[in-house]
Amino acid sequence: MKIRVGQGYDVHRQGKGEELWLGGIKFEHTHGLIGHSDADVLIHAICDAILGAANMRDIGFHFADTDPQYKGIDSKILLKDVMELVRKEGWELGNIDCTIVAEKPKINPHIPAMKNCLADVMSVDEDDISIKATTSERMGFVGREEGMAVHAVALIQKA
Ligand SMILES: Nc1ccn([C@@H]2O[C@H](COP(=O)(O)O)[C@@H](O)[C@H]2O)c(=O)n1
Ligand SMILES: C[C@@]1(CO)OP(=O)(O)OP(=O)(O)OC[C@H]1O
Repeated sequence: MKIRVGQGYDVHRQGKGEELWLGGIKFEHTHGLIGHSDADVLIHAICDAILGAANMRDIGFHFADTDPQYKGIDSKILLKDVMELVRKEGWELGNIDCTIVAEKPKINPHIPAMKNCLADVMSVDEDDISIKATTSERMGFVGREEGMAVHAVALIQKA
């Protein structure tokens, strides 16, 4: 049995009136995230952690942020594609653990819905997906609500 660990990190800028998508779920919040895609920063960090674990580059390598076909794309589609890419190489997910760094809104009430959505998209057990949140204690770009960041780690395995 081969086991690999990967790490992912992503940041997106916040903007007034933008949609806020996190973990495949749409949040009601005054300031959403800006990106070439739907800017789901949680899904992007998860994609990078899984691709990194498989030593298969990163999300921007597979889905260029200059390619018009990804303009406004639902990041759940990208995550599904990433799972397909690594499964083709014989990898299966062990577990993922993520930390959302956001000053607002409160993430905790939405964690069960995000886990349920991601488990469905990735075809894995909800129990293998952990999502946590922290503020930046009002410091730095997150603290000023200029952006949100996500750290993720993924463990994958193959026979
Ligand atoms: N956007 C957020 C940030 C934090 N939480 C939860 O609150 C706890 C306390 O936050 P600190 O930044 O003071 O550590 C944190 O442990 C999370 O449970 C949240 O739900 N949404
Ligand atoms: C998701 C992609 C898709 O073009 O674009 P963005 O939404 O800009 O996100 P980012 O994490 O900056 O780059 C990765 C790209 O693959």
